[in-house]
This record gives sequence, structure tokens and C-alpha cells, in this order.
Amino acid sequence: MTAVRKRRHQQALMVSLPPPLIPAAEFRHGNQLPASMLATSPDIGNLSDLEKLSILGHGSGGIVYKVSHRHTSSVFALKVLNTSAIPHHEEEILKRVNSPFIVQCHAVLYKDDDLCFVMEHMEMGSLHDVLLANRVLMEVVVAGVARCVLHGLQYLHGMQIVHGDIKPSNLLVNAKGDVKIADFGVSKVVGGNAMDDVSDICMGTCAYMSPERFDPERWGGGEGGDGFAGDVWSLGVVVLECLVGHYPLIGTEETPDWAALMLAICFKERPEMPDAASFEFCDFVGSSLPMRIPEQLRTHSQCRYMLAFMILCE
Ligand SMILES: Nc1ncnc2c1ncn2[C@@H]1O[C@H](COP(=O)(O)OP(=O)(O)OP(=O)(O)O)[C@@H](O)[C@H]1O
Repeated sequence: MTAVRKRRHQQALMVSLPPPLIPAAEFRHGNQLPASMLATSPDIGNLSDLEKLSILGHGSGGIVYKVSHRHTSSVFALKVLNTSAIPHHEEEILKRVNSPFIVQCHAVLYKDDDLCFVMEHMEMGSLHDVLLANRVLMEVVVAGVARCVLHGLQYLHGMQIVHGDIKPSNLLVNAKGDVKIADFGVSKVVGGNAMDDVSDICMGTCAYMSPERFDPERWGGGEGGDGFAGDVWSLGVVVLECLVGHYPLIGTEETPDWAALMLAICFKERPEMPDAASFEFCDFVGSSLPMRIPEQLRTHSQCRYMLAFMILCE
């Protein structure tokens, strides 16, 4: 079995991504951030300025189109949400954030019942699409993904924003291989110094939820929980998934229903690491997904965030 796994790993398809933004050596030694290369927002005042080219994807609340700006020929992604399904804080958060690690929103437009976000177009689609095409990613690529997402989370958390739904389909990849965080449909701005009850955060996708989001009362996510560490937990699951090529917390033969996920997330021992994974990789994932740590430690969940980030940047 071990030999098969090793062979499978060695056969990992060469990823069609360009080399990661941050090479593996920097993953260990933590050099400076790449310079921010934010595009200046063009003047998009009207939906009629945009020509629909194709459909990029469907989400729970709407459709995302690839569009072209009629005057400049610049290409964007247009996310159209029906207002009856408006996610709570998406508009407010998108207008607030500006980071090379977050998918940029150039304009917010309204038409009848539709709320439309003109977004930076991420040419390679989501990390979910990349995984479907490549099955697994090499560790050096996964390290670049982890670093980009952690920088994005550090930025969001610094602005008191809990993303709440970090998963492969919400991490988008551009033509250069940069990975950026998208979709603030269930995000929340945490108020002032007094952290809100994390159970108040709209629920993201079950499979990537941390124990305290899954079961706040049992795992210290209620009063005193801050919700930030849950984003880092989700990243840990994503990172492991990229390396093993499937959702890593339950077996491929198991049905990922609520009960199976609850048992795996809240009660399982540490997930099995791939044989070929480096010590640093195992350490990073272990810090993001500290299964079975004492309950009182979970309430200081910011520790988990700091720990994961420090290990990555040391
Ligand atoms: N800026 C973008 N550039 C390129 N493709 C995009 C962009 N934004 C979204 N997409 C594509 O559209 C899909 C749907 O995105 P959307 O944010 O609406 O929903 P989702 O995150 O997939 O689902 P849900 O909102 O239900 O969690 C994404 O998975 C991605 O493939």
C-alpha cells in the first residue's frame, strides 16, 4: 500500500500552473511579500459597457460571466446575484478590501433585482478546477498556494473580517499562477474588540469547517471564540487536499454526509500525511489542523493562526 501510494505520488502530474509566485525556498525562509500589482480600476459605470463572452461558473446565489469592456477590450468576471439571494456582507466587504491576495472588485452595479460585481478575471478558474485537471499538485506548488492564502487571510483578519468559507472553489488562480481569495458570501466583519460569538457567523461549506464552527458549544467556538482560526483550519484542509488529490478527512470510499464529516472533523485523530510529504509540510498542516487539543486551548484559537503563519514564514 505504501509503495503504491509512493508511486502514485511520484507520478503526480506536472501541474500546468506556471512556477508558483513564491518558490519553495522562500516558503521555508519567508522572504518579503511580492510587490502589490493591483490593477487600477477602469471606469465602468454601466452594465451596457460590458459584453458577455461566456459563463465562467455558477454559485449558490448567481452566475459568473466572462465579459469584455466595450471601449477598452479589457476582460473581467461579472458576478450577477439576484437580490433576493444577496449574501449578507459581500458588497460591504468587497468595497473595503484591496490586496494582491484578494480577487479585486472593480465596480458594483445594480440592474432591476440584480446586484453585479465587476471582478478581476482569474484566467485559470478556481483551485477546484485546477485540481480536477491535475488531480494532485506538487508540494512546491501547494506551498505557493498556502503562502498566498495565508497572506490573504492575514490581510482580512487584520481588517477584522472572517472569510468563513475557504475552500478550493473560492480560491481563484490567474494566468501567472497567483492564488487569490474570492467569494465573501458568508463572511463577517467582527465588531470592535469584543469578538462576536463565532456561532453567529453564517455557515460556510461543512467539509472545510473547523470543529468550533461545526459544533461551537462543544469546541469553544461560542462565547470567546473569534472565528479567525476557523479560516486557517479550512486552509489546512485545502492544502492537504491539494497534495493527496481528494478530500482528506474521510476515506475516498466514504460518503461525505453530515455525520461522517462531523465524526472526522470533531473527533478524528490527525489525518494521515502522504509518505512523500516533507517535514515542513506535515508541520504546517499539523499546526492548521490540531485535532484533539484541549478544549480550553481552542478558545485561544488565534494561536493556531499565528502558529501556522510563523512556521510558514520562519
Ligand atoms: N473572478 C473570477 N474569475 C474567473 N472565474 C471566476 C471568478 N469568480 C468566480 N469564478 C468562477 O465561477 C464559479 C462560481 O463562483 P461563485 O463565487 O459565484 O460561487 P462558488 O464559490 O463556486 O459557489 P458558492 O457561492 O455556492 O459557494 C467559481 O467556482 C469559479 O469557477
